[in-house]
Amino acid sequence: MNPPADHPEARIGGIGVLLVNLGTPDAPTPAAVRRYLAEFLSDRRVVEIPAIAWKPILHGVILRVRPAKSAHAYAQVWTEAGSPLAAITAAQAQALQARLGPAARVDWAMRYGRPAIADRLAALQAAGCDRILVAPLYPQYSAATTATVMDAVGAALARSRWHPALRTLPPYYDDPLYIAALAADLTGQIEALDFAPEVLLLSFHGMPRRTLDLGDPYHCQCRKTARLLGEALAPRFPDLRIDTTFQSRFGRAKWLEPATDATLLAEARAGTRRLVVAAPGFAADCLETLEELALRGRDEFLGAGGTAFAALTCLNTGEPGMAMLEALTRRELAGWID
Ligand SMILES: C=CC1=C(C)c2cc3[nH]c(cc4nc(cc5[nH]c(cc1n2)c(C)c5CCC(=O)O)C(CCC(=O)O)=C4C)c(C)c3C=C
Ligand SMILES: [Fe+2]
Ligand SMILES: [Fe+2]
Repeated sequence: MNPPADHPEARIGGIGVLLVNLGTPDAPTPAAVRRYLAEFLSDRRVVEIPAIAWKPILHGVILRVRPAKSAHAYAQVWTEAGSPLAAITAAQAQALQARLGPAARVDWAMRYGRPAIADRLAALQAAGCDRILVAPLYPQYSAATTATVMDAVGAALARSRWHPALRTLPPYYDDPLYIAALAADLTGQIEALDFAPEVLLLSFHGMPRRTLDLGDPYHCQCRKTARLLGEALAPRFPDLRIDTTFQSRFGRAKWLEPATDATLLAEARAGTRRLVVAAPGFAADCLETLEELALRGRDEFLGAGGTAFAALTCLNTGEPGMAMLEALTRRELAGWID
């Protein structure tokens, strides 16, 4: 992404910012989804089962069955600009570039699929960036997400002679800037609804329960985000009951609980009629929010007796989220830019 063209005298390059999110297929087709899942699910940090046991399952079962099912899900949310996750991440990079101006060059990459981290790091260096802030857009740290970004950066550096100086954006799960951005964004969305929800579910992406037992901080960071966000929303919505759930269960192992889908059914069956769900752990809307929550979640809740449902959007490129990202970024760039 080029700095604004109206600063011809400014030193462009120099400082780079690389926004990174998880990754997504190139197309909503079984072949493209298979390529993406093969890369993603071969990562030893994502599936922590010994390779000798996992490879036959991955290649013999999962990559034969899941691509068609997932491609159907992707097709339901695909946009003219491509996969929502890629399109929104690109738009976030463009918006951050406009906010930072010529002080830094902003680019974006996907951990799995394209644009690849190694390619965009090389592009930033080719553009003259010798100091780069790598910003994994995960508010809550997990080995399966945040750490894998730095694995990819490390792998790229291992092949390179001339390294840039690097900084990384820390997890921001309890940062007042993040909590305030979420509170402002969700308040605006809830106030704009044509119904008054009884329940707000804060749905985070799940992880195998075992990762918590092994010391991954992800679960605790999700819980803290939810507590702080609940405290921030309570004065404005004193009658709203706020609950935390975990979505997107994958595989046979026990995952973090309570599960979002089971909770949607349980709420409706227990008499809750009006419910909204938000996904504060996702920086951008993606398959997991647009298909799993907004489409399937709606069907689950309304099918079990609910009468009003809304899936709220992620921070995406809205003002609260971009102001937060600019502030978080500027803080990490201190001493590099003024
Ligand atoms: C926000 C943090 C995320 C964590 C933690 C996470 C862990 C995790 N995910 C899987 C398996 C899958 N995740 C998939 C999609 C997906 N996951 C995240 C984020 C986190 N995952 C995002 C943003 C997305 C959406 C990608 C998109 O293209 O929009 C998928 C692929 C979709 C599907 O086939 O259902 C899988 C598979 C595991 C196993 C895991 C923890 C170990
Ligand atoms: Fe995931
Ligand atoms: Fe999912």
